[in-house]
Amino acid sequence: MTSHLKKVELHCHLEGAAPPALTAAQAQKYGVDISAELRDGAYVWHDFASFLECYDKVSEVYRTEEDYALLTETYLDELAGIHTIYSELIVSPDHGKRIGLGADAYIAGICEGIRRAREKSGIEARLIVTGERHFGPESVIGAAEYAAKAANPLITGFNLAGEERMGRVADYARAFDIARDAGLGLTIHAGEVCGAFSVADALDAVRPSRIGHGVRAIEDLDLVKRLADLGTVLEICPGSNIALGVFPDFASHPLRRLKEAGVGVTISSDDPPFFHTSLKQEYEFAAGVFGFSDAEIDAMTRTAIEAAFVDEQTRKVLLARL
Ligand SMILES: Nc1ncnc2[nH]cnc12
Ligand SMILES: [Zn+2]
Repeated sequence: MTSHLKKVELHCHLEGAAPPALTAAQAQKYGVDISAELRDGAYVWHDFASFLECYDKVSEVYRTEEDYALLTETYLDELAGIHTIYSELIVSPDHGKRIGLGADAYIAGICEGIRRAREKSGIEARLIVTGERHFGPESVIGAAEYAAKAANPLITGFNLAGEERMGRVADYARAFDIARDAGLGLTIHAGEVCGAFSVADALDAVRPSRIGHGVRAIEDLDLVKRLADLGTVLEICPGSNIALGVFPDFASHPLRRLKEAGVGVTISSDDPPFFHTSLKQEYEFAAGVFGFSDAEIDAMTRTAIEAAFVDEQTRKVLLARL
């Protein structure tokens, strides 16, 4: 049982956290036929590419500032209900532009959701702006420029998500240079769909303090040592990895091996309802399936706070709350 443990989440895509029932209501509100993507209360996809398509379609039914405030508040309330003290949400201002809402209104809605949730439970949250690899380097540079210029105290990080098989990390390095120069924390999806080379690419081209997933680094033990030596923290999402077939089962998942090799590991849910999981479930996996003790799980949560994209005063408060 992990219900008594304080929790932190560093890796959750906001639209990927959309509860199916809320998405169904939104689709009805806007007269959007979502029956191919949402059936019997579950999102429908069959591989990584179709997951990304389903994700983009689901995102289309969140259209206004208030839609985003509600989505954010709903997810953070759920997290607060399981003793989560801190959450980083991966957000796409590009998506705000694509649906005609505009990036500023998209972010304003999300910030309002954070404000409402925080008022109720005290949950702290920050935003990681992401570029989507499958929309190409120019769009990712646009996302980085937006994040760099936003001067929004809740936007504290930059990420690259989407189709990992499209291009190489170096094609996106300029976007990370812009984000780094603006003082944003850097993390990047790698070693999820592609092998260890993608993690090495990420270290070489981006020098991030964290990597989203990174689990396929296990295919190269020299690289695992490099991650441990650099102190690069992995945002590991076991339920997502199993759902997407990155590993066939929990027995072959490398979470424990990475931790024992000295790599900083943390636990997150990625896109919880898409992968039939939740942050609560991921903590339960850590205890039940991976066999970690409460002290070991608390140590991972501490690692997450140490690696969080927050100012030092907030980090101190979070560490004290843990
Ligand atoms: N698991 C994932 N990998 C890459 N891009 C994503 N976008 C949303 N979820 C993702
Ligand atoms: Zn992700």
